[in-house]
Amino acid sequence: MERYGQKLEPSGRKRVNVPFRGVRLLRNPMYTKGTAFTQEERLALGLEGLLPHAVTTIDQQARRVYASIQCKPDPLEKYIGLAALQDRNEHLFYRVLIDHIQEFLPIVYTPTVGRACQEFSHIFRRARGIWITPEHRGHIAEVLRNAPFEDIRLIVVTDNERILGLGDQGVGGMGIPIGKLALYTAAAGIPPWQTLPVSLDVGTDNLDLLEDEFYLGWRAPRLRGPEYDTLVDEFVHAVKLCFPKALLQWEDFKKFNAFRLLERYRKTLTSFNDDIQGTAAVGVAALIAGVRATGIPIRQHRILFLGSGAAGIGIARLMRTTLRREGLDGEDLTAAMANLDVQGLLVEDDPGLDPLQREFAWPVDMAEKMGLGRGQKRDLLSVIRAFKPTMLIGTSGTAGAFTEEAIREMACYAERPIVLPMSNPTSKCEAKPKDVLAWTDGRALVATGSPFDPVTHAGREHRIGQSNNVFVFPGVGLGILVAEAREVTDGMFTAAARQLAQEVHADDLEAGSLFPPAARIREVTAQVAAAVVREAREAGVANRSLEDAQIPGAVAEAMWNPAYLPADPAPVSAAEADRSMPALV
Ligand SMILES: NC(=O)C1=CN([C@@H]2O[C@H](COP(=O)(O)OP(=O)(O)OC[C@H]3O[C@@H](n4cnc5c(N)ncnc54)[C@H](OP(=O)(O)O)[C@@H]3O)[C@@H](O)[C@H]2O)C=CC1
Ligand SMILES: CC(=O)C(=O)O
Ligand SMILES: [Mg+2]
Repeated sequence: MERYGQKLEPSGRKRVNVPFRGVRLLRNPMYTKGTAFTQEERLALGLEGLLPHAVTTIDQQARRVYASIQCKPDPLEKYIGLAALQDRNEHLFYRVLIDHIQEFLPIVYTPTVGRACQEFSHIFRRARGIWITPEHRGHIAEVLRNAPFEDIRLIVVTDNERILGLGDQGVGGMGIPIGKLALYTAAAGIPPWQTLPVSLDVGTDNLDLLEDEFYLGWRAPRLRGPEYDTLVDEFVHAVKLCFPKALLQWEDFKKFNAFRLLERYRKTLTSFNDDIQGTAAVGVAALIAGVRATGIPIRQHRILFLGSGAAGIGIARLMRTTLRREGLDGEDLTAAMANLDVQGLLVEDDPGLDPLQREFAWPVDMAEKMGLGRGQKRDLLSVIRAFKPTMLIGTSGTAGAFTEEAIREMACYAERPIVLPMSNPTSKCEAKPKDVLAWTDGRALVATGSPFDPVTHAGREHRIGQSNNVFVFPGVGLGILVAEAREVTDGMFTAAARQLAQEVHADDLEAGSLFPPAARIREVTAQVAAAVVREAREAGVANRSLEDAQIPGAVAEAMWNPAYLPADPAPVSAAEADRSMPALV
């Protein structure tokens, strides 16, 4: 493992020590500048004759690369183009991504990343991150030490079983940790050499993948039970050993493993589950911003959930905390939220409820009073008719689950219905924004998990906010690293939600959006991070105690900006030189 050679001069200027020469340097994605190496650097670093004569700036390179990616007609081709750029030159990749974040978010993230995961074994070019398979049991720490850099601060790990709403994607799930970490760097400025995507490739139950001749993963049914647990346990201990300063984000695990692993390790490893906790903050932020848009105080909202999995239960829990803080409790608190899953409204008389569903099930008498007793219909439409929600949240992974009848019914009671079809990718979205706006005469406030173009209804343009944890996890992660927090608390997600809601400006609300535009993500993330640093201090989990006035500076200083630094030759060891060659197909 290597340490990236960035150094600070006494003047405060940064330079970089380059431990490679010649072709090896040009092919090292973290150190190369391509045609931006100056003539002096070319001489000092053994690059003479290896580059065309002209010396360009990163801005010129970025414009050239942007033009070549922009003209690709298919989003997956753009994804492949950007991934190839990332593999060639990380500074340039992040320059282009940051400069065009609104345009490329749907490429490196949902929806296109979903397609890239599905096509992973067919479009594979070059490996990135670490794959852990059952054959690594007993020496997972050794495998982690093969990571390209040693000072890892941020790990995103998946076991690939619930990739967006696309289910088990086996080895292809790696696209998600790679995409999330690219956003950690683009939005939060976490240096790329401090990030590590990990796939726990424990097999797949996706028969199409198992039968695909090109499938690149561990070709076996999923490891389950004690064998799975033992592997995860060894992985967690190896992370603590190899990367003691790292924050770990659990991503896209299936419901029960998601909750189990979060609870099992949250006190022993600085970690959180993005689908449960990050998503929760997004839902609560929409509620808080929604108060300004609807004029209805928090405690008077009635919130309806369709889908009670990792995301739905996660949001419901943080909502309950939020409503409790507003003074609601007992029956009033229970009656403020209603949760549906595949079987319909969750009610305590259902013997098939799992413990997570039971946590939000209505008491039988409450359901009966609402005309939703045993034997009566408990589907979405019936529940909307009885419950009269002001806010509807979809995390069912089911396209079209918000039907016209259901949305029209909601619009009979709510002047400004808040409708969040949060399921990803776009093909799994519960309703299309243009339909929701048409069915509500343009009154709905719609925010979707995947991005949608603005909708014009009755001559008025509505901006569709993106209700996605991308507005939360980068800021939470950055805040935790800046505060050197020992533990990730639920309070941090409440703090993130409140801050995110504050970042929604009057003109966003005026345009019909409950979220800021993605173009502002870096500035929003810095504010969310600052709120998390404050919360870490208040909760007593920060190893680095910062006064309020110091926090914005500390956050800004921690955010890496992809600019080339002057390069100095550093001694090259033969072993390091060998390692600098990127893994080829
Ligand atoms: N916008 C964002 O930031 C985020 C969005 N998501 C999206 O949310 C979706 C769900 O994720 P997650 O909660 O982790 O997945 P889970 O599988 O844990 O939960 C989905 C739940 O919805 C239930 N369900 C399926 N179909 C219906 C239906 N027609 N009506 C009601 N309930 C239904 C499922 O039941 P069963 O298991 O029995 O099928 C399951 O309980 C995904 O599409 C994901 O991409 C997730 C995290 C963040
Ligand atoms: C956004 C996200 O984390 C998901 O859809 O799983
Ligand atoms: Mg996810």
